[in-house]
Amino acid sequence: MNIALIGYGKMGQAIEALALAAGHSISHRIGIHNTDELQQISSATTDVAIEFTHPEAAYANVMHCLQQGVPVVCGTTGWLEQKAEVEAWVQAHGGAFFWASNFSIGVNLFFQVNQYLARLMEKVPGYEVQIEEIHHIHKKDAPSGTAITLAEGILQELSRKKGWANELKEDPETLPIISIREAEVPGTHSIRWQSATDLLELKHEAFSRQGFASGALQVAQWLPGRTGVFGMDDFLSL
Ligand SMILES: NC(=O)C1=CN([C@@H]2O[C@H](COP(=O)(O)OP(=O)(O)OC[C@H]3O[C@@H](n4cnc5c(N)ncnc54)[C@H](O)[C@@H]3O)[C@@H](O)[C@H]2O)C=CC1
Ligand SMILES: O=C(O)C1=N[C@H](C(=O)O)C[C@H](O)C1
Repeated sequence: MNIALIGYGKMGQAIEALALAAGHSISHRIGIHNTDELQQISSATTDVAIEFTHPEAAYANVMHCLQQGVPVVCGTTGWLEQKAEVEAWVQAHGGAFFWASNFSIGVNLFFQVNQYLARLMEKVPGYEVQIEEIHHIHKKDAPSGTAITLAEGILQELSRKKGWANELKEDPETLPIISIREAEVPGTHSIRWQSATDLLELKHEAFSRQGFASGALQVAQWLPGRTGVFGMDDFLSL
């Protein structure tokens, strides 16, 4: 396959290494210094685009590819409002758009366990819940996209919480997400359920970016030929 890498930073380069080792070609490598090259991406040059850039850049990058009939795998976090516009565009005009807050297979199993535990906790008052995410100091957005997905999973199941906030609040109806930025941590997420007598903790710790990159490449191999808006539950049939 010919793969366009939009965003050639930590993730773009990790995906490139895996893609070349798997026998794929890179049609374009686009970073902040050659954004003009985006205009050259078309279905003539590219079978699938993989977009890992910046919250402010993702919308335009993704829309260009979709308008050119190029399927897009996007992992950029922190642009949720505009993402909804992209999804509406695909529903109206066709194309293939895949987004995940986290492409690691382990994290997507963790999402399922998180939601299952929240469903049990709905029947057990007396446990307070909080999410903590720890990432490297270069990360642009907070809370992480993964932490937001975890919060959404809990909110779907737990009627005593009405929303989340990226701070510790006294309000018992708000689910706190604590964001910590530390050294070069690739991504650690914990959900803590605490009662007066005990603590129940779920934790996922990425050891490197390999899991994210491998998941994104697997999805890029799966997406061409499909039409619609997809996420990891579709890919993994969860
Ligand atoms: N969904 C997932 O599994 C994962 C998502 N991410 C997300 O992916 C994004 C990128 O992460 P990293 O690669 O670690 O960041 P990075 O900062 O290492 O790389 C971002 C790259 O995007 C480029 N860029 C910025 N604006 C651009 C534009 N307008 N057009 C083209 N390129 C542009 C920069 O030059 C840079 O090379 C972040 O939003 C991060 O949260 C990161 C890891 C996993
Ligand atoms: O910026 C990162 O590095 C990561 N971003 C994603 C997120 O916001 O959840 C996924 C992963 O945790 C790494």
